[in-house]
Amino acid sequence: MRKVDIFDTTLRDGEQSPGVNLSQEEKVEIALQLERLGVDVIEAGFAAASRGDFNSVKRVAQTVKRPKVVSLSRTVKKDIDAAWEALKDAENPRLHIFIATSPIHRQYKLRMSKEQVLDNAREALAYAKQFFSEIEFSAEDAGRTELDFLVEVADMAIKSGAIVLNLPDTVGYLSPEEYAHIFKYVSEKVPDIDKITLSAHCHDDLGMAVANSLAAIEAGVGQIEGTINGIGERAGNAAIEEVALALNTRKDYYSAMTGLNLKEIARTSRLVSKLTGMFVPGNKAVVGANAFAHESGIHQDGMLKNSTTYEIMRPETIGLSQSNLVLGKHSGRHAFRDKLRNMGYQLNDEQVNKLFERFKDLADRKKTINDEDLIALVEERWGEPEEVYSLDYFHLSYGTQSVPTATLRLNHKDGKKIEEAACGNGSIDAIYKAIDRATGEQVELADYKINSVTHGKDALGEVFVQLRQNELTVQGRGVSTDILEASARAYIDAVNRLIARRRDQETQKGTALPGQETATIS
Ligand SMILES: CC(=O)SCCNC(=O)CCNC(=O)[C@H](O)C(C)(C)COP(=O)(O)OP(=O)(O)OC[C@H]1O[C@@H](n2cnc3c(N)ncnc32)[C@H](O)[C@@H]1OP(=O)(O)O
Ligand SMILES: CC(C)C(=O)C(=O)O
Repeated sequence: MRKVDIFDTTLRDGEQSPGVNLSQEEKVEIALQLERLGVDVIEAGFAAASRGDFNSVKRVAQTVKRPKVVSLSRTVKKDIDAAWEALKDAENPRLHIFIATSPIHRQYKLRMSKEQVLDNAREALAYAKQFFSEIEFSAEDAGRTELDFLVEVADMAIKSGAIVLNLPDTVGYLSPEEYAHIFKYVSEKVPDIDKITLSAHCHDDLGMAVANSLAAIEAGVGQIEGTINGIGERAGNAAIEEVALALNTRKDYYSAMTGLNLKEIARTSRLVSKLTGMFVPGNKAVVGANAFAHESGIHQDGMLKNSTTYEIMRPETIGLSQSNLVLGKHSGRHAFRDKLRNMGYQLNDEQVNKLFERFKDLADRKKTINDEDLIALVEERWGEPEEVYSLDYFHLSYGTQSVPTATLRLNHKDGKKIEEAACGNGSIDAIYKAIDRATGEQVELADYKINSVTHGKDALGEVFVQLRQNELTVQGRGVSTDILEASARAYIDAVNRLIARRRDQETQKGTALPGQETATIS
């Protein structure tokens, strides 16, 4: 198994993401985490860019011990001087010096001929050698450079003392095959190339940064440059966590590995996201919130039977505690039962089936179902009396200029359907009057409370009511994303409890009147 070095440029190319500006303290915090992650090289910044960048590179250089610390530099003396000043205290300093080599960059940006580029780089490398024992040379926009000129550049860099040669796909233009071909071509044509380390640096403009990095590894490079979460200039850089997990998951194919402590990946990703303010999309490979989440019933069932059915890597590998079976409208009974069991509810099949129907109904209206939703659902049913009445539907007509009117239909346990309508001095009053008419119960509403049990705009609302009838007082509870529906459910729940209590009392007196509660049904 061949080891590939990881050159992390989150603090340099990553910070080139528009809108990202890390303070010195933040850079040091990320650098320390990168050290824990086990990266081989940390590019801490571009010392000549500003006083702030200089200080950050210096602080990182003074703080981290094991990884090499790098500053970027143009082939310009003042950049090299700034880099040396910032890095001279580092345990393992490295200079990363670059100049563009492609015809487009030579003509329009640098306004230099091939010879001028070569001379400029040669001179800068000779100057840098006085300070740095370790120099990486990058041929910026190597991906669009004439192959034979790239060979000349590589030869010059090696002869001038670079020990790492980076051939970046600066604008994310190449296909994996084309990128691999560049490394193979240069490797064949440049003498002494085996004495230095070849490095790949890919951008994600066409979404191929990771694929191109992996192709470069197959072509023999010894170092991969990238950033955490793939942040960076424009569409970003190769995401280090994706490269590392591809190598780890497909050892059989790549026969290469990184020295990363993979368990630190999730933590590093979270820290970089937090400090850069660059949100990680849910569907992002490896570190997105959904990378180990399963919502559909068939997948969840497979996962419960054996995780390899739908996961090619384990969340524990990157430092997460477990996969996440997310309950939603695509979930099935297996996952639902498993979730309730894990939450400590011992329910029989009939109870699970009954709850599952309510759950599906709720899931149709709510994006995600969390633990609080489930507790609310289960506890609504808990200790539930026999359901004499249940809500079939209700309709409410309401406006600031009209009298609220509720029309509703209740199902009776005997299979009858009872439809009623009533006006009230408010929506809930109208609903409750219509329920009174449908059930024929004479009750007094002694208390009404409303609570939000979950969070967000689609939170579940919970309504408690207390009904009084003669000497009997009962509570009822209803839960729904719609507060009027929760109110109706709570009231009907209380009526069912009232009927059950009355029957219990009669049973105790030995004078049960079976079916008494249905006497009012027309
Ligand atoms: C592919 C990459 O990611 S490369 C790194 C990109 N990162 C950055 O640019 C961030 C830091 N940069 C900066 O802070 C500034 O650009 C500085 C301090 C480096 C330079 O600032 P300025 O002197 O104001 O120049 P400016 O940025 O406008 O233009 C860049 C100059 O560098 C030249 N240049 C670019 N690359 C090189 C190079 N490798 N060697 C020599 N000169 C170079 C350009 O041709 C241009 O020169 P010109 O002024 O003669 O036309
Ligand atoms: C400086 C070089 C390595 C770079 O960032 C690029 O080419 O994208």
